[in-house]
Amino acid sequence: MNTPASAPRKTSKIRQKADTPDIPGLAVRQTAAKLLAAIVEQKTSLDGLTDEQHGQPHYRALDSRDRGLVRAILLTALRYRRTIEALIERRLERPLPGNATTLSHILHVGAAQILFLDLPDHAAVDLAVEHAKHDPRTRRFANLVNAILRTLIRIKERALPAALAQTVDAPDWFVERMRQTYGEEKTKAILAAHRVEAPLDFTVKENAAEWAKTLGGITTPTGSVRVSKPEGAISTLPGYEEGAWWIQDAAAALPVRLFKNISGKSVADLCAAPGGKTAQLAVRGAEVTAVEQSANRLRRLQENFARLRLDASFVHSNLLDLPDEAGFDAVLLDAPCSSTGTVRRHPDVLWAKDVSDIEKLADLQYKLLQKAVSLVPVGGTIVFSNCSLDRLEGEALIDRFIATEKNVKIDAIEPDEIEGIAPLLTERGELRSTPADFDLGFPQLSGLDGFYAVRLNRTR
Ligand SMILES: C[S@@+](CC[C@H](N)C(=O)[O-])C[C@H]1O[C@@H](n2cnc3c(N)ncnc32)[C@H](O)[C@@H]1O
Repeated sequence: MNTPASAPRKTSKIRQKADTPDIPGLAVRQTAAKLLAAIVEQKTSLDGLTDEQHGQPHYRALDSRDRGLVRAILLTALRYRRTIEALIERRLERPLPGNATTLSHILHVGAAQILFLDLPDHAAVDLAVEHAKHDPRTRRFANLVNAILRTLIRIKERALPAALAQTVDAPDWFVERMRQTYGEEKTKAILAAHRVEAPLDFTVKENAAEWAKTLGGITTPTGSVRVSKPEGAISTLPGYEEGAWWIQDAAAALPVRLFKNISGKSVADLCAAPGGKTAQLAVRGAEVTAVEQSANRLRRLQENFARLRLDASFVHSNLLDLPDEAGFDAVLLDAPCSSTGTVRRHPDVLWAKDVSDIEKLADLQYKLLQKAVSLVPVGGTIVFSNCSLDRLEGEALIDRFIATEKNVKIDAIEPDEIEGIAPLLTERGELRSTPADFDLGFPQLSGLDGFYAVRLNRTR
């Protein structure tokens, strides 16, 4: 696995604790453990914690290489959390006490490096031991940390493949819900896909085949450009400056394509930022109104539109506050959701959310959809979508909505409407994708975000 360079070179600009020594590389491991605690204990999102402007202060104090290393450690520790846990637990004579969470995070950060990352094993152990010694909550366990991590180095070649085969890297609540919805086989395939980092998909304004060549990738069955691991920063890739493309998972590119002819029509994107779908609407010739309640995210959307040289009207508002008589020809509601479809890129999602979050989000989506319907005339189209794998935020939500509101009907997606979409359609013509879809031969080039989308027509 490629990771940022290991050699710890530079100390953090702010020290972790007054008594923390200047040991190269220690601040990175301490920050990784701190962020892991914030994700699994306080249910904070990894993206929020590692935001360049608003992220966790110790993280922001690191230089960019060290930040990259913290993210690599965390993505790995979360992607393989249960496998790491199983291998650590087997080395313990008795389970760690429930309040030994700091010790557990130090062990997970160390084990993630030893088991999965291309970093020197001895540095991972030494830094974990120093970390334990310099935290009063874990000082007395420094020898235990040393013993467990050294054992992992010794046994990993034999024990890791077995542990990966026996372990499911997801919390029980999620596995149970996936089994109920998708059955045993598909759930296995989804969980296997979650262990592979997602490829990078691009939506291009035109000439997908040409751009696939230029970017060194392929085109997906639905016409996105896909690259398994682009070289260098996104902003240095050909076409970035001129605004020829934007990053968007191939599944996320489908909801907008469900609108039939929108050229010259007024279309509102009601949950717009960062704007991948807004951009598609603009490229298809709609007069787009982009509604977004977060000022920061709206700013990002506007920056993206400037780079892409596209036009829209931007409205900073909670969509629930829009006047009902706004009168759009059509609306897209790409609603806030649990994001369980994006685990390949965001393995923190499963550890920072649970069923109660899904239930709350489904209720919010219901309210947002009520409002979305009120914004189009009778006969108008509403596309509802989100990146959740959970039925409660998809098929079941629409069942409940149609049965209760009685003002919309499903306008079924036809299998030949969009090239490559047929395998992703439900019996009643909704879009349902999962990371197990689009097996393109190589795991690094396969998969889709989990997405749900339905096209609705207002009937009264
Ligand atoms: C799933 S993201 C949308 C992604 C976007 N459609 C895209 O394709 O790039 C949901 C967005 O909706 C915004 N949002 C959530 N609730 C909202 C509301 N009540 N009114 C307006 N925007 C909202 C969030 O801030 C977030 O930016």
